[in-house]
Amino acid sequence: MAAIETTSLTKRYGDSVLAVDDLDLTVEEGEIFGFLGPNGAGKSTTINMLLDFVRPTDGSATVLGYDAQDETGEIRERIGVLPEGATLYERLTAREHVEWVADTKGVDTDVDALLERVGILEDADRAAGGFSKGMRQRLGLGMALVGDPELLLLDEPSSGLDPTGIQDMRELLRAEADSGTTVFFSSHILSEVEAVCDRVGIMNEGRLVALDSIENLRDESTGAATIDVELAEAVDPDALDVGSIEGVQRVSADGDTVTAVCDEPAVKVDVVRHVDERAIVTDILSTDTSLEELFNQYTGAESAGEGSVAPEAEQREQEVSA
Ligand SMILES: Nc1ncnc2c1ncn2[C@@H]1O[C@H](COP(=O)(O)OP(=O)(O)OP(=O)(O)O)[C@@H](O)[C@H]1O
Repeated sequence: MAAIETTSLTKRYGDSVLAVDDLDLTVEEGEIFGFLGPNGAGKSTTINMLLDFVRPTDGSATVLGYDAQDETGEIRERIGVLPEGATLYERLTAREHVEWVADTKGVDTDVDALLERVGILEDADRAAGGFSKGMRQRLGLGMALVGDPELLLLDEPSSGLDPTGIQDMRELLRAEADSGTTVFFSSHILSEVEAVCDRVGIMNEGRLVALDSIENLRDESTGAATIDVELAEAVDPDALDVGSIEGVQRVSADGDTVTAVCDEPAVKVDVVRHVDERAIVTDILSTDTSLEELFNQYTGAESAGEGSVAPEAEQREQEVSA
């Protein structure tokens, strides 16, 4: 049984906004699935339809085998949810929030252990009204974990978290998956998705434009690769004639560093050999298609940063000694 299955799932807002367009998506049990896309791509609308917060215009969805519209009670008992911008009760303490969810779900829970897991045990008895954004997010996650759910549905779980918080979140999601929980989460933070996900789906303008592991998506992408070759001294790049190498798209030079953009990673080796025969190479920096570029290829964003690509999206860089 699939953890999540959508069939031609569609949501229109009025006549002009097609928020989710004919979405067919299957998330298998036990997967960590990253749901990516720029602002307005339709991620939250999809999650909201899975939770029956929003009714589809067309199509259907099942969650853990139950119909997302007709069997919401069965679904709620079995899943943990962190909605976008989780709403908290300002006067209730962290502990009271967790107890409230446990009561609603009709389960016993070790509140202290749970708050410890999400890193806010020290603040267990403080009212949530005074919580920082990161603390709110941690509490929201704690609430989602109540009752050891079979499926976690998390909308932007890292939102508001500092780097330590993001790291904690990754470890927690991995631990959950290791214990058999399916994790489905949306994110703008591509490096975060890469670090934890088995597969990703990339949404753009309501449509699923890619669905695969990041590794496979990388292989399928244009594979452009860049290499920086550092030389012992500045050399006229025309004299090196790097542009004549088959598969080199562009060459530029900055002081003692020559940069070549290649059609595919294998061409970088030819560049190094070629330059090494004509000058003294002191260092090499190789860059594969970054996740950010990959994302942009699928969503049509023109430059890094556009379409809410997170600034911390990592470049995959590899130092290779000369
Ligand atoms: N209640 C609503 N009424 C009208 N339009 C809506 C409503 N909710 C969402 N939309 C529109 O639907 C589209 C998809 O929005 P959605 O919030 O699902 O995207 P998203 O991928 O979650 O974006 P973000 O990353 O910014 O949260 C957008 O064009 C948005 O303006």
